[in-house]
Amino acid sequence: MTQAAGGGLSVRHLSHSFGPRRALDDVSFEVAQGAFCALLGPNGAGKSTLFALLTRLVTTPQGEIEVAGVNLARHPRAALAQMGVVFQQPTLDLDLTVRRNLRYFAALHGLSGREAEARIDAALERLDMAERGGELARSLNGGHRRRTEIARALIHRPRVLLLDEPTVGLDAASRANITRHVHDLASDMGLTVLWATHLTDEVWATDRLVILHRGRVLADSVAGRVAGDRPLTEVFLAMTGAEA
Ligand SMILES: Nc1ncnc2c1ncn2[C@@H]1O[C@H](COP(=O)(O)OP(=O)(O)OP(=O)(O)O)[C@@H](O)[C@H]1O
Repeated sequence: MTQAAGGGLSVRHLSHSFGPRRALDDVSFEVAQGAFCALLGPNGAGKSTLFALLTRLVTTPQGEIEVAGVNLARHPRAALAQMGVVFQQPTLDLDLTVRRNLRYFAALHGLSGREAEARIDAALERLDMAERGGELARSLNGGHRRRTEIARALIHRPRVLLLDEPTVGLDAASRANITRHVHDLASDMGLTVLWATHLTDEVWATDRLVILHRGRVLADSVAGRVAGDRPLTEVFLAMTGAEA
């Protein structure tokens, strides 16, 4: 039985090419339920391609994905229902309030009325955004906009949360804050998290760490173990040859 069966995520022998370019080459890893897994890779490593496959924006005949025990290719709707996604590009409607953005998303999932409001309250509360529900998304800073998107991704109660470089463009304080919030979601709610990044300072020593480079998995372990007695940044740069 795979780890995904218990609410985790399983990726097995996944490959994908864009024409002659191999973006992912036999990628396999598993994330246990409630674990925070950092998917670390330099630009062009294949992180966005992997996210596109996980969310079915792109499909491939090579390999298998299981979300909370549900096979994505065979049961796409059921698998996607278990998944919350925060894409790299912001997707809030800036002319709506925070709460209206969330309500709209709840409606897409067939939720309305009291049930929707209760879930929106809970999601905003979790992200320390309870006071901001009435504000226009446009008036929020980048960090609060991202937190709104994370709250939105929780409304349908997914078991697996995917975030594709969610801190791009944020200042250091907002980055640290969001990184901590999402770690808390894993440890407090048992949410399985896959967090794509190219920034080693967002990875905690206790995190699961998958290092992706040129479409291949170079390391798959606990971050502290991958780093050993050296700073993770040094180990990552040595592995990938990326510029600091
Ligand atoms: N639509 C596409 N058509 C052709 N090649 C693509 C396409 N999307 C990605 N690639 C190529 O696939 C490889 C992996 O790209 P991908 O965007 O998945 O990497 P990434 O790790 O997300 O990098 P970044 O952080 O820059 O987004 C790269 O060589 C990229 O040029």
